[in-house]
Amino acid sequence: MQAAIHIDKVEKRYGEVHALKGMSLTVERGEFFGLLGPNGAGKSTLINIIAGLTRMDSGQVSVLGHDVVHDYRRSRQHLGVVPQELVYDPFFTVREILQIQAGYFGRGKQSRAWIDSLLEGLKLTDKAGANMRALSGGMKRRVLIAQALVHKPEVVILDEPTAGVDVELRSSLWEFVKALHKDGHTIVLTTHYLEEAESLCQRIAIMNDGQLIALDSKESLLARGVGKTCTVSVTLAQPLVQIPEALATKIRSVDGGHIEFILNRDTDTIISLVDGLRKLGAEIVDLRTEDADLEDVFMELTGRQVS
Ligand SMILES: Nc1ncnc2c1ncn2[C@@H]1O[C@H](COP(=O)(O)OP(=O)(O)OP(=O)(O)O)[C@@H](O)[C@H]1O
Repeated sequence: MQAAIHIDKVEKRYGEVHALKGMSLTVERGEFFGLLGPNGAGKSTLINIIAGLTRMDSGQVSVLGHDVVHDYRRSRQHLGVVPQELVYDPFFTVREILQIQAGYFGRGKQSRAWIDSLLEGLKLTDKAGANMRALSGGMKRRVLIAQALVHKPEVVILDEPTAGVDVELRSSLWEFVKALHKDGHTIVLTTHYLEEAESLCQRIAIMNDGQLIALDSKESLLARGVGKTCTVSVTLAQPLVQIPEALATKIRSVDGGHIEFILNRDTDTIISLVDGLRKLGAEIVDLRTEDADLEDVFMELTGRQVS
């Protein structure tokens, strides 16, 4: 079976900036795939190369077996990309924009019913006649999603689709995307919201500095973090006056009497932490432990916060 997206040894430089350093990756058909990485990791460059918007210096990329350079039209026919930036033509209505886009892909009148169902699925029906410039940011984002899907592509890439979208809208967008996935579409998602990737994606690739630094199932990635660290939040009756070196090295954050410790599961125990605090005369009023989430795994792998 053809892979949904096959990326092989892709190199890209912008002058001095080496944006992609021999990037290789395969997304299988039907996957819900997460592509994560800090700002500047190269995610958008990679997506633009897959969409045929940016030229790679060397390497090879195909969508459902169609080379994105030599067989651009067919690869593009199978691909829908929701861009990160809100780029739109302010003079058209929502329905006009979707009809024009359908026309680009050789789908004229027969796309009317599909456009109606996209509008309905994205809760845009009552905005169909509205001018793009009159819509809120969240609504514009929904139109971009509809625009990317108007030619019924099998593979859908969403680049930060929920950036700047409020929580309520975000969850209805996810319901829509989940339904697409259930219908058999391959979904590739880039996001800064790790909890979204954690709850939606089956496999996750983590990029840093133009390279792939991890590619695994969500469970295995989480297990890597869980195996090494856990977070312990302690609330003390009084803030500590002085913290000895041995404890200070384990601290993630201090906010008055509330301290977060990161413990290494191989060498630290919660009991020894509690003992250490008691020896300092601290009265513990609350203690919570948390397993590592993707954010911890990400920090461990890249040494950086996500945004
Ligand atoms: N058109 C361009 N000209 C010059 N440099 C660029 C261009 N586009 C991207 N870059 C640089 O290439 C690197 C990768 O950028 P890219 O936008 O692909 O990263 P990203 O992972 O998508 O980041 P973000 O999460 O901020 O979108 C960065 O150092 C960026 O500054």
